[in-house]
Amino acid sequence: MLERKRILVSGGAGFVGSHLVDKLMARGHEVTVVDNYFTGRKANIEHWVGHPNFDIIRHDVINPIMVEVDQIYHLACPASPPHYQYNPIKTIKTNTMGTLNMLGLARRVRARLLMASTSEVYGDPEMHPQQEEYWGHVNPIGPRACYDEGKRVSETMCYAYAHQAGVDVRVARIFNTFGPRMHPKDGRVVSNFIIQALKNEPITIYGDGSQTRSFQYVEVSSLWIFMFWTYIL
Ligand SMILES: O=c1ccn([C@@H]2O[C@H](COP(=O)(O)OP(=O)(O)O[C@H]3OC[C@@H](O)[C@H](O)[C@H]3O)[C@@H](O)[C@H]2O)c(=O)[nH]1
Repeated sequence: MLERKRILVSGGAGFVGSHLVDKLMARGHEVTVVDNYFTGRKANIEHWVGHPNFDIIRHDVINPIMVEVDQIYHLACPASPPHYQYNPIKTIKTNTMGTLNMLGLARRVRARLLMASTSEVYGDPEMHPQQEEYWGHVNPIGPRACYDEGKRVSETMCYAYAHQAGVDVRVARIFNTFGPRMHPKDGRVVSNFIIQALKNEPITIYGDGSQTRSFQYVEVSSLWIFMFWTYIL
């Protein structure tokens, strides 16, 4: 087994976060989930409740938090367009104050931090597929700005903390995700299409249908969870 680490996962009750929690728990780490349950669900992580290596704190990252950890995975933020557009000011706060709080914590406790960024930092891109070197084509006052500009400044903050304060950071630009535990009302295209097909309803294609996306399947086998609990008990 790898060296055991104390790991904070913000947004750990969310769709992507909870799969990450499963992986970290299965590797034997001590995991603390911080989530305000805006889009995250307790059901996504309830299989770990009672495990000695597992903790949940109901907390909104726009407020500071103090915990002793070795690593931080900062995933807290609604990712689906209808969810992050529901309260754009809150989305901006999450991506500015929330990321600053996580980076401040990382600096204080000398933890490595990974920030979940997004393909939306490329905005409405003029090149396909997008290379990491591409700087994007973003409308700063468009309906997506709260999220895409929010994530862009989150990335900026990560690298400012890295260069100025020596914080060890990683940024992952995650594209359009789908998989088990996705909320049926997530509102993104894959779950919308699947649910419409299951209900025998018309498929809603926005615009002229010529848009393209890169999709990413997210899952940790539930076998891992079963095997680990069996080993512990
Ligand atoms: O029912 C639908 C839903 C969506 N769409 C279209 O399908 C495309 C994908 O839309 P989605 O709602 O799934 O989400 P987007 O790809 O725009 O953004 C999402 O995925 C990328 C992530 O980085 C972002 O966090 C997330 O916002 C868009 O062009 C949208 O207009 C439909 O045609 N019908």
